[in-house]
Amino acid sequence: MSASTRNWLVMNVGSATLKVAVYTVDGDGERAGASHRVTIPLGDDADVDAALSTALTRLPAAAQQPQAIVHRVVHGGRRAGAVVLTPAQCAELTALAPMAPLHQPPALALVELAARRWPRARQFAAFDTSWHAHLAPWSRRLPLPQGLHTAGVMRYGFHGLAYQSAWRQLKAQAPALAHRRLVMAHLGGGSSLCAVHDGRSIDTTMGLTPLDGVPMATRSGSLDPGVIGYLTHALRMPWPEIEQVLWRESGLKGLSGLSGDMRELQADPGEAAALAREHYARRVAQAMAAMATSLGGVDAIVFSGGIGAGAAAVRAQIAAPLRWMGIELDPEANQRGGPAVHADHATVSAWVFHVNEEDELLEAALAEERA
Ligand SMILES: Nc1ncnc2c1ncn2[C@@H]1O[C@H](COP(=O)(O)OP(=O)(O)O)[C@@H](O)[C@H]1O
Ligand SMILES: CC(=O)OP(=O)(O)O
Ligand SMILES: [Mg+2]
Repeated sequence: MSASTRNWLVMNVGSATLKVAVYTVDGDGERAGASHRVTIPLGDDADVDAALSTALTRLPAAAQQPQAIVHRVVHGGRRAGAVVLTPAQCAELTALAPMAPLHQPPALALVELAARRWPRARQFAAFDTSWHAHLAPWSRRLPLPQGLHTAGVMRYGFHGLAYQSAWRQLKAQAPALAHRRLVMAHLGGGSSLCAVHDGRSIDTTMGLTPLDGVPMATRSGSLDPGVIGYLTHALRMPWPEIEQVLWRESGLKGLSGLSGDMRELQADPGEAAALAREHYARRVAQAMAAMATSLGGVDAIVFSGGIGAGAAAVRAQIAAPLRWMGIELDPEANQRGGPAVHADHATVSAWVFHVNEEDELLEAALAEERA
């Protein structure tokens, strides 16, 4: 290892998992050698301290001595790219935590943990929100009074690092197609869809927070806003209890009464699991049609995330009611997991990619370092 070679540690805390990766970067700021990545499932308590310790035991020794670290911080407000984590930046990102209560606190806890473990390492953050910098103005605006928009109550959108990774992989497979009209569906612990034209997000299902849009593992997704008032005033539920219900006890978990893990719902032969699977697939299918409408048509759809890339049966269930849109999967290709999964005669192609958000985090931080 030359004097200027550095170990970079990348941390990606999602709602269901902590992913940690280690890279070697040479003196020119280019990746050198292989990278290593581990995924640690997070329990309900999201104990990132324990998860990080476990991750470090499973990574090469280089991970114990990083010279630089980049964190996935889900909410970056309107920040366009990665930032160096100064105390002032950390304070600003902490102020955004109420807009991402499952993600921002554990990510910022990891920043503090890392600062204590590796006080000499430079720390960066990159954001899920940056990908959505070019949302159409009508999508950016929530249908609320202008004063609230001015106060920052607007659509930000999330899963940007995942969309960037899937888009990069589509571009490698089908360069011209990647610039056309795409509906991307990132379906994991959190799930969202994105309307993309010429590699730019113009609309997406998540909003001010990653609670909006389709139902998720434990999050409700979009809901009649009147439900909140009813829970508050008629059922006298205090806000922390409502927040707990909306973020942690709804979605697949609430629908099934069993689990928020799609793998468990797929293995369960009962009616409650079947209802949860159907509700989820229908809402995702509806959102695909909505995103296609935002684009005025669609040339390809893209699945990613733990469910989107891992569950052929869920992809089939989502695609089934969308034949009228020209979407049809090839059952064998879909079972194999792609990357191309459309039937020969489908007019809209369909793709499956395993995203690597860690590569995107590193790229964003290296770009910031060069700037
Ligand atoms: N093969 C699979 N089939 C169905 N669901 C899966 C599969 N693999 C992972 N999942 C689901 O995806 C979720 C994890 O998705 P992922 O995108 O990796 O995590 P995160 O949302 O934390 O980033 C888990 O909640 C799990 O239920
Ligand atoms: C933003 C979000 O919901 O992320 P994840 O799916 O990784 O929890
Ligand atoms: Mg994720």
